[in-house]
Amino acid sequence: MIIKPLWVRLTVAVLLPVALVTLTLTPIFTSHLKDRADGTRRSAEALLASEYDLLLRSMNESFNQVLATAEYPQLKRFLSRQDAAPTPTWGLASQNDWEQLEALFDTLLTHFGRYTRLAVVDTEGREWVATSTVPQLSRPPVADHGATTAFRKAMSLQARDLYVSSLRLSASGGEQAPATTVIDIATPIVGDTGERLGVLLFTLDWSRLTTTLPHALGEAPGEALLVDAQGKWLLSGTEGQVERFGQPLEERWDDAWSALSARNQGTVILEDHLLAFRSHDIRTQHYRSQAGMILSEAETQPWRLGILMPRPSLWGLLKENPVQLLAIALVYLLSGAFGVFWVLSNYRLRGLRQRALAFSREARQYAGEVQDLYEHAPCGYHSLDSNGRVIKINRTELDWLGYRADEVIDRCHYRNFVTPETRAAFDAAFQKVLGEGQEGSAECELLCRDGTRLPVAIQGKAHVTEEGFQYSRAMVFDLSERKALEEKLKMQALTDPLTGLGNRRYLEDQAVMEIARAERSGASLSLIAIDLDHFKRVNDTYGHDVGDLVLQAFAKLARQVLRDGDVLCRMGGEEFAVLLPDTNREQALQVAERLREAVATTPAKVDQDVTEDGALAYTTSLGVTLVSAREGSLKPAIKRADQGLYAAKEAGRNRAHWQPVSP
Ligand SMILES: Nc1nc2c(ncn2[C@@H]2O[C@H](COP(=O)(O)OP(=O)(O)OP(=O)(O)O)[C@@H](O)[C@H]2O)c(=O)[nH]1
Repeated sequence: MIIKPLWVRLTVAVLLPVALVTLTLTPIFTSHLKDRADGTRRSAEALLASEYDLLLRSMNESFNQVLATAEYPQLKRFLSRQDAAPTPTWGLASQNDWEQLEALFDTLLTHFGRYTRLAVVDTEGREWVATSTVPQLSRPPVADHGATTAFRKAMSLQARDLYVSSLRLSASGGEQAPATTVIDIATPIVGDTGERLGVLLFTLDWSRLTTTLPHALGEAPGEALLVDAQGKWLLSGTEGQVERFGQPLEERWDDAWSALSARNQGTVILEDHLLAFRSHDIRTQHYRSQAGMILSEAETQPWRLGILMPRPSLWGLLKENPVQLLAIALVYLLSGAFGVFWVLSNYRLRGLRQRALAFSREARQYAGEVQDLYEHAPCGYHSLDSNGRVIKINRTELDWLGYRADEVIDRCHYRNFVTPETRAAFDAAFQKVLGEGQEGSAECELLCRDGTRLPVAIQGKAHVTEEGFQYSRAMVFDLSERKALEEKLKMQALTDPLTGLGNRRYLEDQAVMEIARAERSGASLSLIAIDLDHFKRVNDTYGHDVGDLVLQAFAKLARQVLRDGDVLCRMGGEEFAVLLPDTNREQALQVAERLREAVATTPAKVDQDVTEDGALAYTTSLGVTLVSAREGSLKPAIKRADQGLYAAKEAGRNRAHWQPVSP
């Protein structure tokens, strides 16, 4: 497993919960946002419908008011009188009609409040009755309409037809608003017989009309936009919009204009707004009015009405509810904090686990080493229960004994491995271990599977707890090397290095046993003292080395002549002795004679440069005696044998002499 750095894990631990929270919250907020968007769309479309209806109704009302006024009989009569006269007259009847018409127009102007001017124009373009919200206008005839577009267009229309001008800026009646937007509505006044009497002209205060629309009243959220076919801004009357009047929408909001100009109606989503729109052509869509035909400038129609609503955003949603925003921030914070906490605690736990693993590894290694040391120690280890049964034993000791662990553990009593000769020492030591001293040691011999015996030293110690004796532990040391060394040293101490024969001490040791045996059996025990004749001469003549060869040759020869049970040893120098068990006087003398003769007839082998034939003849003198069991030691017999030897020397050498035991 690749262990990543802590900072990487921390980053993942923060990002992962944050991503999970985001994944969880996203569908919720998306759904919420979609609901809100649908709501906004419905609101925009509802507002659009409301604006559209109100605008249409207001326009149609105005159209109907113009048409209804044009049908007013008194108006027709007044104009008929003016037309009938060759020159305009201002008689009493006309004056009366005029005043009534003025009163009527005043009433219309103030009652409806949406017009800035009402005027009656005769066929010559002369204005006869006029009422205006602009007080400085002069009384009739005040103006010549002959050249105005509205007059000319209306004069060309049939009864109940209308001319609607494009929107324009006009002087306002109010002091605070120096300019306002107006629209002229004109219709021909036709007499009862169908003759054309004049034109009725109403100037509609457009800005006043638009201020009654819902968006201007602040009844609904959103912004309304109204442009003509050229994309010129038509709304005015609210703050900041007079300046905008006539400006191209494209300059300010090109994507809105693109959407409006592409279709007659619909809903589009702009960058951060939603736009619901529809178009209206007053020339063709005036079915709710009494007008026959409506004439208007082609370039101004149709109007395009739109409602702009801010498009709901996620941030906007969150901002609406600070508690919700706080809760979400808290969820993110907690999830991130949880991730960090999880990583840090995991990191710490991993560290602890690694340390524990390292400890465990070390402990296992240490235990293995201890076990290895136990099993293969240079000494034996075993543990016994209170009955002396083996409950644990190491490989070294098993190898010594030649058994497998399963053959021994819980099956054998250790004392059965101890030789009967040394078992008592083992038992005594084990009892000490079981006793108050809790320690015991013994030198024993173990009986191995192959029958060999292994000398060992056992040092045992009790393992005692509060509950008392549990088991004994013992170290077992192999003493075979030490014993062999001791034996070797002992042998060296008893052996003559030149001839390999036993020395005087060896003879004395052997004599103790042989005397005891002879005493027990009653058999005779003889001793022969042997001395090489004129040995000094050999040394002096041929050298010390040749003398040694002669001594070794004698030892070899004597071994051949003597029985296995005879004890031949070198007493020192050129003196030897033989202890002859079960040998009486005659037999001893025969052995001495045989020995003497063998030496006399068997020269020692030496180098060719010593003697011509490589042989050196020599002789021996022997003193023979019996070893008396009564004497308790060999010393008296040695003394007697030496006396016999001296006698043989005295007698001429190369002979054996019997030396009897003194009575
Ligand atoms: N080469 C050799 N000579 C030894 C050894 N031990 C003793 N000798 C010699 O043996 C000789 C013994 O001489 P003596 O005691 O005078 O006796 P001998 O010459 O044998 O004369 P007799 O015993 O009277 O026949 C001495 O010269 C010793 O030096 C030995 O281990 N090696």
